[in-house]
Amino acid sequence: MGVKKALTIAGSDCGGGAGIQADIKTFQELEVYGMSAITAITAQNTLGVQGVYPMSLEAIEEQLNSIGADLTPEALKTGMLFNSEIITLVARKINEFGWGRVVVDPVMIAKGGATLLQQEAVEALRTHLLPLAYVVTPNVPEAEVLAEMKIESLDDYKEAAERIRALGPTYVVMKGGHATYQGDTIIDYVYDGSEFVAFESKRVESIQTHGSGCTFAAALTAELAKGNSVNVAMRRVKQFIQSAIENELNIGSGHGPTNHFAHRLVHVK
Ligand SMILES: Nc1ncnc2c1ncn2[C@@H]1O[C@H](COP(=O)(O)OP(=O)(O)O)[C@@H](O)[C@H]1O
Ligand SMILES: Cc1ncc(COP(=O)(O)OP(=O)(O)O)c(N)n1
Repeated sequence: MGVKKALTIAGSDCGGGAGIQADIKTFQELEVYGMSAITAITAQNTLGVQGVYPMSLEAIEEQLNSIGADLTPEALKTGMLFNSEIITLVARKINEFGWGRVVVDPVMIAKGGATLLQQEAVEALRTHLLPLAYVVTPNVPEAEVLAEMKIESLDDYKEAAERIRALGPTYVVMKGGHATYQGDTIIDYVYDGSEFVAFESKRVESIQTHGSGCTFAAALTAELAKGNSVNVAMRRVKQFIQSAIENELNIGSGHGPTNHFAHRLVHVK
């Protein structure tokens, strides 16, 4: 069997912690061949986002055409898509090439508060992209926007998952990083329309979590590219992200990036 290929359609983080850079590092660490189509360039570091420059639709389409003509991915993820025109284009190209195993990370706002998805684009995400998603991976604030409700308890969380799944994805992975009512554990839930499977881990007290959402979704995409089921993939994803947050790199003077090669230390132990 040949090496599996994964594609990320996302924004560039020049600081290397999130976006395309986090995705490609994660694909490589999980031994999947990584490819990218860049939707926007951001000027960004551990202190925040200093600039956002969306790519032209032509440039995005051309990247996807090059990949589609020669390098079919076994799985792909979307990250920062920024506006409704980019979302509509990406959805059209995914359909055109018949790409499956699509992981939609509904990136909206960076941890520092910068807008990575214009508000007018939320509807395009709900109506054009979510129906194509095999898995969608919202954090709590993103789930609130997609489900159009507040989430303050586990019951809300489950109701939101139900509403998001009704928009089309086969699986909803509800990330628990922002669910403060969970205390010192983090529980991510996988919902397939009939049951919720919980993936629990210890919350690490750290501000070095820049790019955790991108890294999480990229690890899931890599494991799906290998042909794993979502629940099998999630076990590996949780180990990967836990070690990436526990083993701090201490880079920059703000919210530092996660450590994409930390899983190697864990495997040697
Ligand atoms: N402090 C933490 N300790 C342990 N795991 C974490 C921590 N923060 C995030 N994670 C893991 O990373 C995943 C993605 O992080 P999260 O902050 O929820 O995403 P996002 O970056 O999209 O806001 C979480 O679902 C959880 O599994
Ligand atoms: C280019 C780009 N894409 C996505 C993000 C958001 O990444 P995320 O993993 O949610 O982490 P934080 O930035 O919120 O720490 C980004 N910042 N840049």
